[in-house]
Amino acid sequence: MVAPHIPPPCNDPPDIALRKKALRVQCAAALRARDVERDQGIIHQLEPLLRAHAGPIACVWPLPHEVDLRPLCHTLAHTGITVVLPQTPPRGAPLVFRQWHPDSTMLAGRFGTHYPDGPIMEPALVLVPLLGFDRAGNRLGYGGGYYDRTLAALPHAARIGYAPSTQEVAHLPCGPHDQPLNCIVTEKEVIRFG
Ligand SMILES: Nc1nc2c(c(=O)[nH]1)N(C=O)[C@@H](CNc1ccc(C(=O)N[C@@H](CCC(=O)O)C(=O)O)cc1)CN2
Ligand SMILES: Nc1ncnc2c1ncn2[C@@H]1O[C@H](COP(=O)(O)OP(=O)(O)OP(=O)(O)O)[C@@H](O)[C@H]1O
Repeated sequence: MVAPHIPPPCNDPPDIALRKKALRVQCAAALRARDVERDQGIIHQLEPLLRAHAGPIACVWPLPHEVDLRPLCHTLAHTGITVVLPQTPPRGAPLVFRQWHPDSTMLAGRFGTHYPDGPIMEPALVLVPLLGFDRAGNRLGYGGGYYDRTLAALPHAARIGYAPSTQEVAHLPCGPHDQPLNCIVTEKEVIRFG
């Protein structure tokens, strides 16, 4: 007899996983179709929020089509703020953060990501790239669960999501491991939670 397939308890329930998958396709199309000229508005909204924080800030090195935070990395580093960037481990493990300087060597990592060759460092604030979001603060990523695992392992770190306003959807399904954000920043506004 063939044993019934029972999903491991750590995964999203199948209905939620399916709905997230469909929304990822929709959100990826919206991201590609956006006007990238407006992306710099996200950095303008982020800068004052980040200056109010002490400790290393985890930025994001962009994948193709994503919002490009590299100018923000440079601005932060030049104002004396420690910038760290994620290294993507095998699926199932949280992200590792490594210190970045404007002259850091960037190494090729998993899924087309890049990370600096600097020392490992824990961030006090994590910028979270959002493929999709809703007004309740639910987020959608590429489905690796990397940021959920990472934020669960850093309960005291501030977490700020960012995305173009085109990535807002009416309602995102919420899984058992989805981590709350302090706020979501778009080029238009800062949406605060809790
Ligand atoms: N710039 C950036 N870095 C990041 C993330 C991110 O979303 N953006 N991550 C956030 O967790 C982590 C990497 N996670 C990822 C997990 C899965 C895929 C992935 O499956 N990519 C597909 C293509 C996805 C698409 O373009 O629709 C692939 O490689 O086939 C990519 C990144 C850490 N670094
Ligand atoms: N802390 C965790 N422990 C165990 N499983 C987890 C954890 N966090 C997320 N997962 C699982 O990983 C899978 C992918 O998660 P999800 O769909 O939320 O990814 P995502 O948020 O879109 O991607 P990312 O976090 O990489 O941007 C889901 O099945 C989810 O339940």
